[in-house]
Amino acid sequence: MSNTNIRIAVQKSGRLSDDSLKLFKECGIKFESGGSKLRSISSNFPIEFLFLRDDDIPGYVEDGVADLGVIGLNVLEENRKDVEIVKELGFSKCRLSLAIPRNEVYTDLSYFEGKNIATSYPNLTNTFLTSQGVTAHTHEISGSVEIAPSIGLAEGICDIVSTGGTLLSNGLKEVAEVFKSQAVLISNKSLTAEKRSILDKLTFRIDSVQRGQNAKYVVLNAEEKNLDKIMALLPGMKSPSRVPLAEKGWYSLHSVISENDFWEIIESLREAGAQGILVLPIEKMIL
Ligand SMILES: Nc1ncnc2c1ncn2[C@@H]1O[C@H](COP(=O)(O)OP(=O)(O)OP(=O)(O)O)[C@@H](O)[C@H]1O
Ligand SMILES: O=P(O)(O)OC[C@H]1O[C@H](OP(=O)(O)OP(=O)(O)O)[C@H](O)[C@@H]1O
Ligand SMILES: [Mg+2]
Repeated sequence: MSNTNIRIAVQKSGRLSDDSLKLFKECGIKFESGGSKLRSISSNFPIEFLFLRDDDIPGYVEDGVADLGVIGLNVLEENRKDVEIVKELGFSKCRLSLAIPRNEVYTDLSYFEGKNIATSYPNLTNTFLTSQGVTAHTHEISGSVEIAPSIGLAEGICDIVSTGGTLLSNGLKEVAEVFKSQAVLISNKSLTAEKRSILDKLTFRIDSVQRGQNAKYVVLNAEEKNLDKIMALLPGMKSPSRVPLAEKGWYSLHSVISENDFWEIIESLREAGAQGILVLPIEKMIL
């Protein structure tokens, strides 16, 4: 058997790291993490983890120092590295937004014409403003961007927003969204055939975990006279399973419902006469 490992760079500590580690663990990959260890080889999957600052990850993947990486789309697009985006990972969702002091009157993007904007994302900010016909001056700073207007460094900022709590506590208001982001899995563009086949195995596992996260397993009881109506509401992976109960004229139905449609379907099921509805999480879903 070959002893080739695929090498993946993940953030050592920060907003991406916990969910990245959780995802690979849910994929059944065993490895050590935490503490001062910056490299770790899995004991049951051909993968080596490198724990790095997130800013360095796209460059390492472009150069082939790492084969794969987990990175925020915002950092990837800001740095414009030549790598392949393998898939969206659905965590670390946030947006890059323009914000100004709360008591300023904002009309539209022309507000920023000729103004100074503090940001860690000058490329994304300038590309957006230019596309909107606005010319502003970006002032690049590497962190604590929200402080800039109150210390006279800039009139506005362009920074990451999630709940909006940081803007609020620094007397700012969000006025325009520049870029939507989430964590993505990236890959070097010239993987060997052997590494590509390891990547295929990895994405197969990630897909199964993600499908499970986006679905619920539903079990319910239905009287025979309501069966057709209820079964029409249940999609299932092929079609719902139907098992007769000990009580004559009653059935147990088993099915899988997408997280997005969940509440709407549950309400319709109750209206159609479904009883004893159980909803269970799905760990993995393999098609
Ligand atoms: N508040 C947030 N909510 C959700 N996702 C976020 C949030 N803040 C940042 N992110 C996402 O997580 C990524 C990493 O954010 P983090 O704040 O950990 O970066 P950092 O301080 O530059 O880390 P490092 O020390 O590795 O350089 C961001 O590029 C963004 O994609
Ligand atoms: O809208 P909110 O939910 O308040 O999140 C936004 C904040 O989160 C990030 O900083 P983080 O807390 O990761 O600290 P950092 O300065 O170390 O990046 C980002 O830079 C914002 O400051
Ligand atoms: Mg960083």
